[in-house]
Amino acid sequence: MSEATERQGKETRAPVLTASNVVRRFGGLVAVNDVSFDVKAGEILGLIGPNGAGKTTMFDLLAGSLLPTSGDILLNGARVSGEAAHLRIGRGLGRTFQIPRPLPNLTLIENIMLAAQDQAGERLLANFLTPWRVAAQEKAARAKALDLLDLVTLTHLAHEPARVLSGGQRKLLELARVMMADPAIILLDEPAAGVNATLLEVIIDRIRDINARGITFLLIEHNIDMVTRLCHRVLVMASGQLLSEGTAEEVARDPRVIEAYLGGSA
Ligand SMILES: Nc1ncnc2c1ncn2[C@@H]1O[C@H](COP(=O)(O)OP(=O)(O)OP(=O)(O)O)[C@@H](O)[C@H]1O
Repeated sequence: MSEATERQGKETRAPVLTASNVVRRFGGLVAVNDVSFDVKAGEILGLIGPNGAGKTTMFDLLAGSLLPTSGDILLNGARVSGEAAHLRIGRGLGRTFQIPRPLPNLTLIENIMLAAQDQAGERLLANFLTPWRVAAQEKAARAKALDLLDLVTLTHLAHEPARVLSGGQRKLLELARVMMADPAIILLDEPAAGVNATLLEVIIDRIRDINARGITFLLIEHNIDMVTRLCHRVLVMASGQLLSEGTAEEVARDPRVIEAYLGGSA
């Protein structure tokens, strides 16, 4: 399939996540100013912009760690604007952080298993009434965690404490942790930040692989090379507003984008 045909196919798909006229104020500052966009099923969408453009605030609004001053967020067609972050995870939204903080003394496997949703073992009564089910679920969760560690190329460290990981390996562990909850869409916050060149190639490769399994991505990234290589489409924010939208090549040619980066309009 040609790149253009593939892109066209993605454009006709239903949105997984929608921001509709979203505004977020912090006192007198409008950090996100009337922003609307769709993230379509199966795409890798990039969100770029100069420092202070409002990208992280937009992520916080989409994930539910901040609530919008006005406007709507829709997840798989359901209005979730006022819903807490953990409920959005249950609806298929995963999020990684710019600086992942795994529990340092737990092993990689244990860190990933903590992310398993709805484990019967967490319900006290179930432990007494159906211990065999709890044991079976735990076994399944462990097997799934091992599969995910394999997916992110960290199998050899499965039983090591997370504190031994480099910054790039922490990003890979974070990806596996998010995958444990079977997300439909993953918001990635600066996956390339602080990662060495070799591990960056692994991360790019793993994101492509996970996307090929049908999982949608929205990523904030300052590394334009990574954005150009990975993203089917790119949104550019500056001063809280959506400035431009298109392929990485198209937005790079947009005079408003050039001005925002060079002129430091944010
Ligand atoms: N909790 C807050 N209280 C007050 N102002 C905030 C808060 N969070 C963000 N801001 C302000 O909102 C604006 C947008 O910040 P935001 O962190 O969303 O930008 P960004 O595009 O993610 O920047 P960067 O690329 O540097 O991470 C900035 O002016 C910032 O100072």
